[in-house]
Amino acid sequence: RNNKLPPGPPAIVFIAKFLLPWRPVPDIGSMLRGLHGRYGPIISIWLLRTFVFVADHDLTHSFLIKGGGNFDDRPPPNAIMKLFFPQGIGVSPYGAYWRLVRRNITMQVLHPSRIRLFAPARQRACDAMVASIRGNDADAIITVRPLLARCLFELIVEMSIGARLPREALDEMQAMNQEIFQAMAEFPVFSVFPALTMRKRWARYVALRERQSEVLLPLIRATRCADDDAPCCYANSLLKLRVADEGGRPLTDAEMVSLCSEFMIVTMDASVSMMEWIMAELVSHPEAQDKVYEEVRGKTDASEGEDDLPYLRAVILESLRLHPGAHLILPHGAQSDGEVGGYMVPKGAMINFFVADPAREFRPERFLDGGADVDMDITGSREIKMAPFGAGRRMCPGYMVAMHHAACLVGTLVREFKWLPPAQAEEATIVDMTEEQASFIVMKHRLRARIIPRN
Ligand code: HEM
Repeated sequence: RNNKLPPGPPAIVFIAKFLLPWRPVPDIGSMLRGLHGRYGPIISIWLLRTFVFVADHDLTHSFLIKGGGNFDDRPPPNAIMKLFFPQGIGVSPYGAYWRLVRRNITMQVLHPSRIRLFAPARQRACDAMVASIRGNDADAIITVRPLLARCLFELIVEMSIGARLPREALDEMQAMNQEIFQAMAEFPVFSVFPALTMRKRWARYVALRERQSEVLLPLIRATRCADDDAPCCYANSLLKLRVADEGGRPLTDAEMVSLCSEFMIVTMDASVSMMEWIMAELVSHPEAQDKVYEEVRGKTDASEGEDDLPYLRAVILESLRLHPGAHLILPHGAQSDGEVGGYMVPKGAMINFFVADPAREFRPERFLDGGADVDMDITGSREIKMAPFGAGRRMCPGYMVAMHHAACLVGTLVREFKWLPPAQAEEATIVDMTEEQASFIVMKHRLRARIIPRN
């Protein structure tokens, strides 16, 4: 039996170098690149439990695909995730509850046949986005992110509760979700007993959580569908779900609020960040934007997605390759001792996979006929070449809908407007692609672009 743990720095050195409380939150990307450069593609650090970091696609494949489910647990969530999404899919340990709620979202909301049902909602949200941009002067300078966020939020709300909300209700809910998202982003990584050590702030978060339930529960309960058996939106599928292992009980209010807000908040920001990066690449690469325009110019239906738009699909993949939502996918947990890459990974270890690609050249053609990655499989089942959505049983169940929405929204923006760098001044004509580590890797400086309406 091989008992050799992956190499790594002694805990004391790691703490002294990176985790001293008065140091700012570490830039995880450069910190890990440094450690991997020194110790190799798999490292371990013992900090009250074993933390394993993996920075190699083949090893990631060995864990997530060949590991046969042994590494598909989740470590316990931190305090803020536990407060806002205690029974969310993403934080649930591997087991019956996770299987139930994961199968439900996959079959009832994110399956291609269900995505198709929301075509009218997509069209409406895209039309509203275009109308709001047309309200600006020609040649205006637009901040792109809020437009994408509003459009996607309208769509996600309709997918969640099966209804359209009046503008004021949407505003209020979007502001509340933003506050929750902000709370997650600013929450110290290494906080202990936050209810005692940061009392005022924690009380604010608890009040926010209560407000979240007050707003969401009546909306969930009010969902009505034409067909009594088939759910018509995510909230309705949750109302109809029964937990077979627990005597067929319905979901509790807390479970429904957790699941619905996970759908509305965490997934929303990942998608908006992805689309902002795609637009930034298209502003920086006018020739790629022209090719996207050639593909989408004749299409008046915004709702169809990327199926017959190979170049736009390649642009989305290339942007995801260069700007995955995070340096690390969500942490996985080992359910029992296992051996990977010649090392022992003990039960309970927290395993982190580094998926950011340091390459910087934007070349969507790699995903088209004749390109090196034309056969790339984003699910990573055969081989992992990039893993912005993770891989294996815990892979993001929303990857198809995320790509579909990106194609609809970005396709619409390029079909209706030409997007140029914001200013005429020499030094300001280049888009600033500096990254910032928030909950996701976002653009440090919001993308601002000059628009010219197309005929
Ligand atoms: C660009 C947008 C998105 C990115 C980059 C992204 C990325 C990811 C990643 C890396 C994971 C962890 C995978 C793993 O642990 O192996 C994940 C999990 C998850 N994602 Fe996404 N995601 C996105 C959008 C969405 C959307 C739109 C939805 C749903 C509508 C969604 C729902 C989820 C859920 C429920 C999980 C937890 C899965 C589990 O633990 O079983 N995501 N996502």
